[in-house]
Amino acid sequence: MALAADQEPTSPRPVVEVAVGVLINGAGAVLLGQRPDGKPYAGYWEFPGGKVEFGETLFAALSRELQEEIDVCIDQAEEFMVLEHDYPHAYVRLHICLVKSWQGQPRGLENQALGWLNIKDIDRLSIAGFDPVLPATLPILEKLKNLEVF
Ligand SMILES: Nc1nc2c([nH]c(=O)n2[C@@H]2O[C@H](COP(=O)(O)OP(=O)(O)OP(=O)(O)O)[C@@H](O)[C@H]2O)c(=O)[nH]1
Ligand SMILES: [Mg+2]
Repeated sequence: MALAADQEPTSPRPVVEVAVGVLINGAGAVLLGQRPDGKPYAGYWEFPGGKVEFGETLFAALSRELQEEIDVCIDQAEEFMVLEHDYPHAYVRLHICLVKSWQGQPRGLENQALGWLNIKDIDRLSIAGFDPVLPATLPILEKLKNLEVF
């Protein structure tokens, strides 16, 4: 039996693969950036990173995005977690990597503010000046609370 138009199964939304980098410094702080004007969720804090391009490895995408956004060249990256989130503008799959070694001093190449958040202050985001944070970035911060950095 044919389905009525309003019962048709909806086609799955395309998944946008995203490479996200959590830079951790020697003081146990992680680098956040504020999304620039013109992007969805402008003004929200996030970890640097962006969409994986066709044919690119995760590491290549992460290296490129961090070079483009914060002007650093990463030496290594280790997988930390993968999570998916359904935004109104896109269904995203975030591949989050920890980065403990890089060359250069991070600076916002897209006119975005950058800031270091000590892992000890993750429960005080507002006081620390990192409010609001992207919805799908919150579970990353939650998991970072349990990280043994040193
Ligand atoms: N970079 C980054 N993206 C995140 C995080 N959390 C999160 O939900 N996203 C989502 O991942 C998606 C892609 O990230 P993006 O907007 O940085 O992509 P991009 O740098 O390639 O931007 P562009 O398309 O303007 O070139 C966005 O829908 C964004 O909302 C995060 O912590 N970091
Ligand atoms: Mg980006």
